[in-house]
Amino acid sequence: MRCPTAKGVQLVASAKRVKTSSSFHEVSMETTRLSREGLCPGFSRGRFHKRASDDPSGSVKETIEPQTTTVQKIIEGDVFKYYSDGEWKVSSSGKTVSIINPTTRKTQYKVQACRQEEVNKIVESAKQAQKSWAKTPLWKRAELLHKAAAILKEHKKTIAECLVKEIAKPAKDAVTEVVRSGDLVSYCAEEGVRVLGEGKFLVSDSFPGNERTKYCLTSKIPLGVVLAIPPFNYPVNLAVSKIAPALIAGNSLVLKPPTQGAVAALHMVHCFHLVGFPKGLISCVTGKGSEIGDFLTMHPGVNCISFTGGDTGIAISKKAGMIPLQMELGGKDACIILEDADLDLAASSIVKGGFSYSGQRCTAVKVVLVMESVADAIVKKINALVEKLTVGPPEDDCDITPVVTESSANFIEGLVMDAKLKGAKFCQIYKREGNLIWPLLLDNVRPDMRIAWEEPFGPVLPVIRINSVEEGIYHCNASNFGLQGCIFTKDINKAILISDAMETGTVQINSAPARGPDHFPFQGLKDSGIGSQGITNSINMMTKIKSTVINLPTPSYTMG
Ligand SMILES: NC(=O)C1=CN([C@@H]2O[C@H](COP(=O)(O)OP(=O)(O)OC[C@H]3O[C@@H](n4cnc5c(N)ncnc54)[C@H](OP(=O)(O)O)[C@@H]3O)[C@@H](O)[C@H]2O)C=CC1
Ligand SMILES: O=C(O)[C@H](O)COP(=O)(O)O
Repeated sequence: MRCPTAKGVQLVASAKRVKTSSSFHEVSMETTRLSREGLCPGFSRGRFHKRASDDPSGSVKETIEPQTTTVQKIIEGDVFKYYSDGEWKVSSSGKTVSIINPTTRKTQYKVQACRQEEVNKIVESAKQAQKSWAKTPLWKRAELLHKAAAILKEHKKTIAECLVKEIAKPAKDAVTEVVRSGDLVSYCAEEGVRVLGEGKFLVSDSFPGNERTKYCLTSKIPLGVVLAIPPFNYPVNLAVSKIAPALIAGNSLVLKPPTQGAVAALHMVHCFHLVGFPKGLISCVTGKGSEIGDFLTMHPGVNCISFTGGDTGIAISKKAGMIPLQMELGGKDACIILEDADLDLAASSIVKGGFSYSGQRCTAVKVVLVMESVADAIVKKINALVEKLTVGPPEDDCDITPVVTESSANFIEGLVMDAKLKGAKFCQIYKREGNLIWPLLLDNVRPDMRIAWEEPFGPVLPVIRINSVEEGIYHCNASNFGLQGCIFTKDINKAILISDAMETGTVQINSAPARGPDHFPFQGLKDSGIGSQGITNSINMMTKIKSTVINLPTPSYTMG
């Protein structure tokens, strides 16, 4: 079945209903790839919607809505719909936002530019849905998330194709992002039943002056409506890393995807839609962050914000009200190389860490601080590996692909030109075609150059030669960022001391910075963020402690 506006892929999903011993109905989606010729994202499918009822007992009353022949379209004409109250909708604004393909620099997709009234409706529905969702048994929430994970993985190719077109992510990495996201959702469901299944029990007589007359029981309760704002570089993975913890903890979730990556995110949301979560529990509002961002982040109905991105996060932190914030912002991750380092390992880690996805990762190696005595050797090794990097379109799975926007490419070029003017040594010829920038290592960078401090978010890596470890630590700590850092040395004692001295959320010893595995804590100091991510930390962050105190008329243990 072809979509009239076809430029892509269409999937057909058929649903089977299976009665299980637990009396819940399983929905098994079998997706069949029909056409790879167009980009039509409509999923023709049958499904059974299971809605949480408002039953005060809190159990999900399963309202089975067979829709065996329903064609659920997420596109109208050539514009993708937004998702509100369990339905795909066209904005009454009549306005759209174009998503520019970084490779072709032409409009690839269009999404709705949602209005403030539509945001109000979404937040109101999220508030209502959250009430019954919080009463849904934890094991049931986990079960639905496991289904979402499976459906997400089934749709990996469709979503990955959008990532290739919208953010020029190399084809293989795009698939990996979706699979990793499915794994994250499953792990979160598993972790949630453990973390949220436990509380504390305290007795009063451990505090001076108290008898054993009070028993305190604590549990974790949801916050309410969580607003998730991910960045362009992981529009799916950094969305589900917020969605899954929010949902397992009993919250509802409003997603504002990045403009570049919005369509991949809408497809991902559609996978959650297919699971049949209660109406309004998840929604997705599209539009430019600069236009609807403030309205969303300052909305009185929002009870928590989980944001990943750049300096915008600092502005949001200042404007948001008294609600919990999780902010993962920029980084200038330093790589300190000592004289005794395994230089082959260091060089390959630097190239992978600095140039994968063209350096557009907050955890990319963004400055190399190398001891002068081994600097020539490591630069030579890095250059040899840089030479092998393939440069070109993401469809060809090249290592270096066009950066996300023309303004980003211009910004990177500005840093390069500043370094040139101030005398940095160019290890390669600087080359740019459109948004495509060839990988570049800049040696002999000095602290007066912008590239020594600023985050290029592109395939340009500065090397600063240092004469002492202290000099390296000083440079690292003088940065306004404090996300991650790494040290290469064979001396583990020294590595630990340096790690303790580095003012960053994480230090990697003998490997490049990285967020994953996704259950590890992930946090930034200073301008790099507030709070900590990672599956367990995110679940905890999206809950609040509730205490119930049992007051006894007499101290316990007085009988008998
Ligand atoms: N620490 C981390 O984990 C990560 C940090 N980053 C950092 O993010 C930057 C690049 O990512 P990028 O996506 O461009 O970052 P931005 O901060 O520009 O955007 C991030 C998200 O915020 C939205 N947004 C923009 N303006 C507002 C606003 N006023 N209110 C609310 N939301 C808004 C964007 O939407 P829209 O696209 O519509 O503008 C997008 O969804 C780099 O500096 C990088 O270091 C990136 C990834 C991970
Ligand atoms: O936003 C980012 O860039 C990521 O959080 C980094 O994730 P990664 O280390 O898995 O690439």
